[in-house]
Amino acid sequence: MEGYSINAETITERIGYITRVQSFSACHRLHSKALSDEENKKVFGKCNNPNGHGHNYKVEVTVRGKIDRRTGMVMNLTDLKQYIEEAIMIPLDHKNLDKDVPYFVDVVSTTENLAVYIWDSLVKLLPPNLLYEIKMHETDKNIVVYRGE
Ligand SMILES: Nc1nc2c(c(=O)[nH]1)N=C([C@H](O)[C@H](O)COP(=O)(O)OP(=O)(O)OP(=O)(O)O)CN2
Ligand SMILES: [Zn+2]
Repeated sequence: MEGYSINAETITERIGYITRVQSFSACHRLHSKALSDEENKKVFGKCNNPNGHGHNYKVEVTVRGKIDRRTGMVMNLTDLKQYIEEAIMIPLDHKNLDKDVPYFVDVVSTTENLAVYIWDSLVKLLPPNLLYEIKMHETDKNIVVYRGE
């Protein structure tokens, strides 16, 4: 097209968002040590069942950053996959969250708190300022977003 040219040197910096999805299975019981047994039953209902229940969680991990001109990537998704393995799969998959994960001994294993746990684990592994969002699907209908605030 006349008068229209793309010069790689003059293109402004582009910001991209990339997401990797990971599923894992775990069981838990919603129970707060800050509440009485009666209050726990009232607040958490069937999710306070003493023997727990399970979920097939789906997590969407999104990173945000400059699209590197040389590589064309915000970051290599293969590296993100490795960080997810370390921060999510090894500690959480096929686990009883309340008994197997020390973090949840005193923290209620809601999906909000799981998202915070995953954020705190991933942010330590990823290059600085890249992690943007953790989106947790506890069920098809229950979805939680955490952005590190
Ligand atoms: N704010 C939150 N509320 C609830 C959480 C949570 O993590 N954060 N979690 C639960 C339970 O863990 C529970 O397992 C949710 O199950 P349920 O309500 O059965 O799930 P659905 O709504 O998808 O199922 P339907 O019965 O088909 O509607 C509860 N609250
Ligand atoms: Zn649950």
